[in-house]
Amino acid sequence: MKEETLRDIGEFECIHRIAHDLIYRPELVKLGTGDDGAVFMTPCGYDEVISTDTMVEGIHFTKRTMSAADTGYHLCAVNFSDMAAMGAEPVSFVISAALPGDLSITWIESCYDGIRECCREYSVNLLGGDITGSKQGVILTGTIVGIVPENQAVKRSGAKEGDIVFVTGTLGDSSAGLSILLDGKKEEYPMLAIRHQRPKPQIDFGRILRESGASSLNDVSDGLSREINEITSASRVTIELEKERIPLSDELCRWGRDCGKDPFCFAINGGEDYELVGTISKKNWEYIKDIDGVTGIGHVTKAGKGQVFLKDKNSIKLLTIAGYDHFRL
Ligand SMILES: Nc1ncnc2c1ncn2[C@@H]1O[C@H](COP(=O)(O)OP(=O)(O)O)[C@@H](O)[C@H]1O
Ligand SMILES: Cc1ncc(C[n+]2csc(CCOP(=O)(O)OP(=O)(O)O)c2C)c(N)n1
Ligand SMILES: [Mg+2]
Repeated sequence: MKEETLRDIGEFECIHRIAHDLIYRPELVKLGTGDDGAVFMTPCGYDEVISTDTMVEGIHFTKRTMSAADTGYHLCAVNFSDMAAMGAEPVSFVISAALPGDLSITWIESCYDGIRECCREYSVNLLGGDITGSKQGVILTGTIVGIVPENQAVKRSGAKEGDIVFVTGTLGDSSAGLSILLDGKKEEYPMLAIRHQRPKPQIDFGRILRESGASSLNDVSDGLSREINEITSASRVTIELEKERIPLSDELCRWGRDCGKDPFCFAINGGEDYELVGTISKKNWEYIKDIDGVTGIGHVTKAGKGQVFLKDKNSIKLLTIAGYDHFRL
């Protein structure tokens, strides 16, 4: 039997099918979906942080690399990750969806199940959105509002000479996961595939790092080389990284051996890990250096024009930006 599509049920029935069970932090909502706008509150003593990220079919995902539920979960995770990178907590979310008329109802319902799963996990309210048709596949845009104690958002521009450079988690897993999904080898490397499909926004680390006095933070969406260069340019400093200290997972090293590629290439230039990279003074480093999942990978050598150097055994080279660029593929 032919699968039911959005064209069969129309725009308003589609909204009805997806817009339910959206509130996971009721104390901050005065009015949810259903009106021209939603009304929400910000607790006293907090600043609001806002950010937006889009997922485009064929660019960020395909039906081969992600299920519908993965796509929905991923949209939330990448948006919430920007809040983590500001040391903020995500609170209110809206989604604009451009959808082809021949999309199956099951796909969009499962996508919203993934969205609900992530919103529930991070206690984020989905306060509304917009739906339009698309002639170019699925396009989903999320806009997230977060909260952070007044004047404490962690910027990219605060790195200082002498600071330690750190990352959370392991790097390179997501881009390796993408190549595994495209190669059809998901069963042999399940962790890498999941790291690509369902990245975890590092909200708890964002808060801990802010409370511990991190001087700069960024999330790794476009690859370490690009993100670290964003910190050095914004802070006008020079950073030296030690290649061997960049944390790699065992599964990534195994994939590197199997496919004959240096696993550090995935870690340095692959994107979409959604881990945090940042800097912290030597004194404050003492508070975080023993936390599981935090690794020192280098230091800020001096004030400068924004260069990054990569030290590998006895050689030291300028690290050029080779991460993801939407217009230079
Ligand atoms: N279309 C746009 N209009 C205005 N500002 C934009 C636009 N696209 C990106 N920016 C701004 O440029 C900066 C870098 O964007 P981006 O690389 O997408 O950040 P991130 O990696 O955190 O998602 C952000 O501060 C963002 O708000
Ligand atoms: C099918 C497919 N091909 C390629 C990629 C790789 N890819 C697409 S976008 C991207 C970078 C991250 O997305 P972006 O929109 O730049 O995130 P932002 O920096 O705005 O958070 C990468 C590595 C992918 N995820 N899926
Ligand atoms: Mg972006």
